Amino acid sequence: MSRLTHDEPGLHPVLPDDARSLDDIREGIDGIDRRMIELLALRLDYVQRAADFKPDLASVPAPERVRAMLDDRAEWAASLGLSSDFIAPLFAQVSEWFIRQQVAHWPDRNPVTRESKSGTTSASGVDN
Ligand SMILES: C=C(O[C@@H]1C=C(C(=O)O)C=C[C@H]1O)C(=O)O
Repeated sequence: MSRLTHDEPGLHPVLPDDARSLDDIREGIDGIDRRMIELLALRLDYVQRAADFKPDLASVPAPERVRAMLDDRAEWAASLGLSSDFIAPLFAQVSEWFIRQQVAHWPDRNPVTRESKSGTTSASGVDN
C-alpha cells in the first residue's frame, strides 16, 4: 500500500502497486532519487542564506535547533512507517554536512548584510 500519492512533475506516474514491470519500479525509484537530490540542492540554498541572519560564526551550528529537527524527523518518519533508527542518523548526517557548508560559505555572505551587522564600510566602499 503506497503511503503518498505523487502527482509531482518529474516523478514516474505509475504508483508501486500499479507497476507492471521492473522498468516501472526503476523509473519510479530514479524519479524519486533525482527529486531528492534537487530538493537537497534547494535545501543548501536555504542553509547558506541562513548565514545572512546569524550575527556571528559561532551561531551557525545551532545545536538546539538540530536536536529539535532530529526529533521532528523521527516522528514524521514513524508516522509513515519508517524506522527512526534509519531516519535519525540519516538526518544527523545531512545536518552535519549542511552546517559545514554554511561555515564554509560564511566569508562569502551578502556584503550588505555584513555591513549592516558590523557597521563598517563595505568592500564596495559605500559607507553605512
Ligand atoms: C539552517 C540553519 O543553520 C544550520 C543548519 C541546519 C541544517 O542544515 O539542518 C540546522 C541548524 C543549523 O545548524 C538554522 O540555524 O536553522
